[in-house]
Amino acid sequence: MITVTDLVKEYRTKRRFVRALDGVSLTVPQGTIHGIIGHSGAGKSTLVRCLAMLDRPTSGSIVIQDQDLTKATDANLRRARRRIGLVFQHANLFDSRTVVSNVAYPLEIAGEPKAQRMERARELLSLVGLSDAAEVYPSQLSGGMRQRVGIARALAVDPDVLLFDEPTSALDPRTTDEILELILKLRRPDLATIVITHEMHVVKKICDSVSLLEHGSIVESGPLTEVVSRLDGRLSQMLLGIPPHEDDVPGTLVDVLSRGAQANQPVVAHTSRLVGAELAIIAGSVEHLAGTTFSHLRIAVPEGTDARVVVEKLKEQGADAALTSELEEVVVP
Ligand SMILES: Nc1ncnc2c1ncn2[C@@H]1O[C@H](COP(=O)(O)OP(=O)(O)OP(=O)(O)O)[C@@H](O)[C@H]1O
Repeated sequence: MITVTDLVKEYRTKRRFVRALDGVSLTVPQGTIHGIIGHSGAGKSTLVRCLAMLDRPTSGSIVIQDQDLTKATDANLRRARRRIGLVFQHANLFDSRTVVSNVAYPLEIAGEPKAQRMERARELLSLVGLSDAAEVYPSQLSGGMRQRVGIARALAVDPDVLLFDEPTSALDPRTTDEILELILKLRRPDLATIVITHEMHVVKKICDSVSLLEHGSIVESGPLTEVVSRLDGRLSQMLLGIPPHEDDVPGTLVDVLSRGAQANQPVVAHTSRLVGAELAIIAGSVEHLAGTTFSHLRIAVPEGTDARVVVEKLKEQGADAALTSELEEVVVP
């Protein structure tokens, strides 16, 4: 388990003062994958650097099992860092070393004898599906393969936490899917995984829980299925948002969110019959997330029919509903 409490990071230069992290608190249990979404400038890179102890936070704590990494002295900082395996956006491999020697590098730094570290590196390469590439040089690999090497290297020191910094944003969609499958495959009961990303499909595909980082603070957080279920939630709008549609739709717009078996029921058609008016579906998105189907629809209630009654009828059937005009509009990063 990694527990981050009230993490603050301030940068002071001669000309300006920036509070890049403004009290970030977060808990990720072992065996789970937590996504952190943020716009550009939200503080993602700063959070990665502080979690990986590449940068000292100004205040706050980062506790893994029982050890507070922020209390590590400079002398035992290297040992503290070994509890977190970091995977960079671009794998950051040594081009002059073979693949296996790149993976073994953290063990070399840790003073592991050569035979042991090479054996461990080969095991990890097999785990990430790269047994055949052990003796080649990184320049001969595709972006996806380089990223696999980066993941194997992050696992070399047997970390308690695996931290991914935008792991797929430099990859094409197919390779992205392969890397996400690999992250899922690596899920272990003794490993907590954090994925920092601006890509919603990454969160949808692999995360158990998710946080939204904004101006250095976490403004919304929770299990994926829970945050998606909040019709007025920002994460719900980001992960299950309504695609763009025409502005001048006649009538009053209503948003409807249903989940599970109910997402497959004709609640809108049924409500049409109940209120005696034709309700048009303007736009919508349906997603299968963490084993549950979620449907978010936007419907138009014709003039002469009370949209608030429509909202009530939808709620009576177990869906969540609200007048679109009363929902806060969210800009998706
Ligand atoms: N070394 C530094 N010195 C001064 N200010 C910094 C430093 N690093 C980051 N900042 C500032 O902290 C804020 C957060 O930056 P950060 O790079 O963490 O955001 P980000 O979410 O990673 O953005 P992006 O996705 O664009 O990289 C920004 O205002 C940035 O200018």
